[in-house]
Amino acid sequence: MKESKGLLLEGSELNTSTSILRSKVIKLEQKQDFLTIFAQNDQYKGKRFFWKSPDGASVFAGIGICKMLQSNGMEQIYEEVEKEWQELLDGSEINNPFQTAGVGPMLFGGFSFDPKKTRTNLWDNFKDAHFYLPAIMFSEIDGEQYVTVNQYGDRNDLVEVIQACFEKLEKNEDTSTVNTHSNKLLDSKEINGDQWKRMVSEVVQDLGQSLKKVVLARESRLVFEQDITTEAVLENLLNRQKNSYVFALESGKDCFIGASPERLVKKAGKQVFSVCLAGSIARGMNEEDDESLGQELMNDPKNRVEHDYVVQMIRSAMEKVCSTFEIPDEPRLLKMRDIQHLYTPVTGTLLKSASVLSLIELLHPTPALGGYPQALAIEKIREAEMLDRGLYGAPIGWLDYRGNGEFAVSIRSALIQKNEASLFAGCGVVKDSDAEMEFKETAIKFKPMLSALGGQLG
Ligand SMILES: C=C(O[C@H]1C=CC=C(C(=O)O)[C@@H]1O)C(=O)O
Ligand SMILES: [Mg+2]
Repeated sequence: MKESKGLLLEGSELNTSTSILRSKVIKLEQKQDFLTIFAQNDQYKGKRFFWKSPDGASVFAGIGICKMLQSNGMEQIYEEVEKEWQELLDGSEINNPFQTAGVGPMLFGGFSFDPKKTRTNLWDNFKDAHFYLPAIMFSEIDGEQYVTVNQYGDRNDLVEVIQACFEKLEKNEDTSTVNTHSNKLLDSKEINGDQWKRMVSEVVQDLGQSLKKVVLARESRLVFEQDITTEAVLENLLNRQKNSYVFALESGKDCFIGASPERLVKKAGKQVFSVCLAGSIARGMNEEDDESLGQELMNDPKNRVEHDYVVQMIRSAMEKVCSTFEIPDEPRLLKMRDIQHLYTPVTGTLLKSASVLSLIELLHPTPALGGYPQALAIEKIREAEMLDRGLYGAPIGWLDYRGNGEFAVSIRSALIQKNEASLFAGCGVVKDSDAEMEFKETAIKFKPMLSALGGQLG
């Protein structure tokens, strides 16, 4: 209780004649498990998010919504979020004694892959720019834990929320509040499977001097016996997909969730980090087999070409905004639980200050999700792909009030809708692509979510 009292806004802090943002931060003395906190607050279902970076250096759990920043189909989607966020921060009163990035008021959310693509009702619960400032946010940064409370205008209903939240923590009941009972898979459908293969073959024919690579994605729809709980899936993802971004963004009755190995961009002060990730092969049955598959991938011209387009594009983006940057000449292998990839890390120092959102605009979609060159590839996807990608394959992540932030590319993801889920997976189609092989590659990419949802053992 001591801690929760420190978070309450009192007296003059609450005497608000104008609508402004007030935020307060405390440090948690006793270490808490954020997934448990997330699960304990299921009365806020639809208004929660969760995030963990691959190295575990940042973990966030957001409970409740203080302010939404959401919009559909705008030309200037990144600028609009930037502007609204600045307006919200202007005149705000932020009581935060800590200098750490990711502590204090912060937006969490994501963008649609392509706001210009015709929408279906699959993504009705998500906007093209879908962000919010949480009412209460738990952040763990490099092992230290903090709580930020955000209050807008004279809304005082947070008092109860904070109290309830801390009471549950203090009761310290059973910490394994995540209910991981198995949920039976009743049905699984590959959407437009054969048409998808035909489309891949047709797009291969279109590749040539101008259009060199197009990433094509597909959907698989699953039906389970019972409603799927976000926390149970998160727990599986956290246990199984170790070096991934694990994310969940709830909205209404839906939840967009995943475990992505791919960083789009991280900004810490003037430092920027990105990743080129493209080119894939299965994991082996044993160590020897795995090693030989890895070597096969490293030496495969089709996959190297597929990877190289990503390197070329990110390199030219870095040239525009960085004073110095480093991109190794050769990719290396990144081994995930179900798949291995060609991977090239990117680090740079910004020439002058640039916002996280402007860096997203510069990069998204890289040829790992769009194609090469970018504009032609997006056009081709818009025209040929029989899928509403929604938030799949797009930037998802956070930006704080000091301009730091980190966004993953939301692959290996699913949209949960009560007892059903849509899984998404894509692959880089280049001139040497074979439709059947690409279909198999996307099937491997469904695996992490399929297994986390309980659609398959292991
Ligand atoms: C588009 C996806 O993966 C991308 C990232 C890594 C490897 C890829 C590939 O080898 O095709 C894709 O470009 C996905 O997982 O849905
Ligand atoms: Mg591929």
